[in-house]
Amino acid sequence: MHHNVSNNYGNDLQTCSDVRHQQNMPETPGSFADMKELIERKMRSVEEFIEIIYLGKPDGPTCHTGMETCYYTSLNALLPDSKVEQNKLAMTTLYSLESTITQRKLEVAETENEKPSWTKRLLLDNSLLCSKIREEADELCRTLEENEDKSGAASEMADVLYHALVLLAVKDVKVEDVFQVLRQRFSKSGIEEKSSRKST
Ligand SMILES: N=c1c2ncn([C@@H]3O[C@H](COP(=O)(O)OP(=O)(O)OP(=O)(O)O)[C@@H](O)[C@H]3O)c2ncn1[C@@H]1O[C@H](COP(=O)(O)O)[C@@H](O)[C@H]1O
Repeated sequence: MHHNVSNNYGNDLQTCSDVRHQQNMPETPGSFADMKELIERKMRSVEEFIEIIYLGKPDGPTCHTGMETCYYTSLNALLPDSKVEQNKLAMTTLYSLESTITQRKLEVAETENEKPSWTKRLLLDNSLLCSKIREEADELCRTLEENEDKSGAASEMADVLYHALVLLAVKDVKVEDVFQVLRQRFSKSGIEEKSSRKST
């Protein structure tokens, strides 16, 4: 029997259970099966194998190596160098912008030497912030509808990202929290996810 464990990292890498299967090792208690909460246990037939997918909150290490997760190999290790550099740059850019916005949030309380700042204006005015996010999203759509060039789309997306990051700062949500949600969705198609919502 083939087991597959999907954890909240959602990466599509070989799991401990795959290894156990290939090496004819038995499943042991205390491996992935120990979970605080089993969110979902799904079985499906994949060619001649039965695949069991567990979605849960692990209670301790889930990997037979003692690591928190089987997915301790960074995805970057499997990617060509150029792709790794691209990933790092994207992360650095977003985290750096998040850090500037957080700094502005701290500065909002300071009244001395107040420098003009668009971010501060947004942080202090939810209705301005929301109207800018809607406006920027609309402008992004128009780059498609009106067949604008790539640079226009990139520039409008930058506006959407920046304004959305300010909203996250107001809500005290970290960009990492958003990435985590995205990672959890790696293993599921959007169509599948939507139909599972209807059945609940
Ligand atoms: N990334 C941005 C960023 N993107 C857009 N904006 C501002 O958002 C405002 C609205 O942008 P728009 O281009 O939509 O302006 P608009 O008046 O609607 O013009 P149109 O689109 O209608 O032509 C402008 O004042 C822009 O300068 C930004 N303001 C700040 N940042 C980042 O935040 C940092 C801190 O900025 P301050 O808070 O101003 O110090 C900056 O160093 C940047 O890194």
